Amino acid sequence: MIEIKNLNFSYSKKKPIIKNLNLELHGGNIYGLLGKNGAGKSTLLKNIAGLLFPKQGSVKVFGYHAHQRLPQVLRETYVIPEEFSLPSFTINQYVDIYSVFYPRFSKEQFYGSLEEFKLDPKEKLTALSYGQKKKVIIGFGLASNCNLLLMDEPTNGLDIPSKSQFRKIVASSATEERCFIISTHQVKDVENLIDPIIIMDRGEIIFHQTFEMVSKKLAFEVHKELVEDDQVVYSQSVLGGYSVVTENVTGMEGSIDLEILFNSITSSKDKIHQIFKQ
Ligand SMILES: Nc1ncnc2c1ncn2[C@@H]1O[C@H](COP(=O)(O)OP(=O)(O)OP(=O)(O)O)[C@@H](O)[C@H]1O
Repeated sequence: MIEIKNLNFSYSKKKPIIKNLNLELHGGNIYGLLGKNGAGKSTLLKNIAGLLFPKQGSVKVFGYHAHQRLPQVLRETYVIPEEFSLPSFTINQYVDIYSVFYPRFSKEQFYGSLEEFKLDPKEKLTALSYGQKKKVIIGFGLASNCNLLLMDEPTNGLDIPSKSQFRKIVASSATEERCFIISTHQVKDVENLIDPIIIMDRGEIIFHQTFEMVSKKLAFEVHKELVEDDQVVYSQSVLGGYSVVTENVTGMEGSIDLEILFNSITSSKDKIHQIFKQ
């Protein structure tokens, strides 16, 4: 669905932001895109959406160059941006006006999400809080039934109950055809939702694996004492001891702590690569 080849992007000549990035993404997946502040996640999403153009290399979506912004691509692509402004319409008016751009838009699905999020469709968009507006956009994006849904920090601004409602409606909207990309720092919000996981660091993809592969290759344990062992890839102190990541030599697949995985990859990239190479 998405084919990125040797993508180079910079906002100014002096500072390259995305460096020679190659990536293939397919339908039937909810990709989690993680990375530190400034890693280039939003820039990558904008290149995929055709909102920014590659300086070198190519970004193809559904077989077409994203920067061409062809109607057949745009009607299958929905972006939930981190920052947005909405017109002074009621939710009902908004959906009537904008849903026509998406051939498989389901009003039933949209109003179902509104109900889940406890929003009144007669409300004016400009009278909603940031989190409420975000819920409208999330509901709209899912109901668009676009095959490509790009979400930049979708859970920012959502209250605690809404985060589990978000997971529920995203999971129930996923199909074998649809490709969702969720860029986020809120790993707890997307736990048990995203798979595979992609980690960006300074404009490069440094990790791209399924959860199945991660649990085959790595073991996550909590120890009371600090473990000094060659097997230890990464450890960090946590409440009650140390969270430790080791190479999984037993073949038993255990649970994954996404936050610890992220920290271990960003701080011990070479060790992790070595393990995944074998
Ligand atoms: N419009 C812009 N003009 C110039 N530089 C920009 C612009 N937008 C982003 N950048 C720079 O590009 C780099 C990547 O930014 P980007 O927003 O893609 O990162 P990110 O991984 O999404 O970060 P965050 O997690 O903080 O949202 C940063 O160094 C940022 O300063």
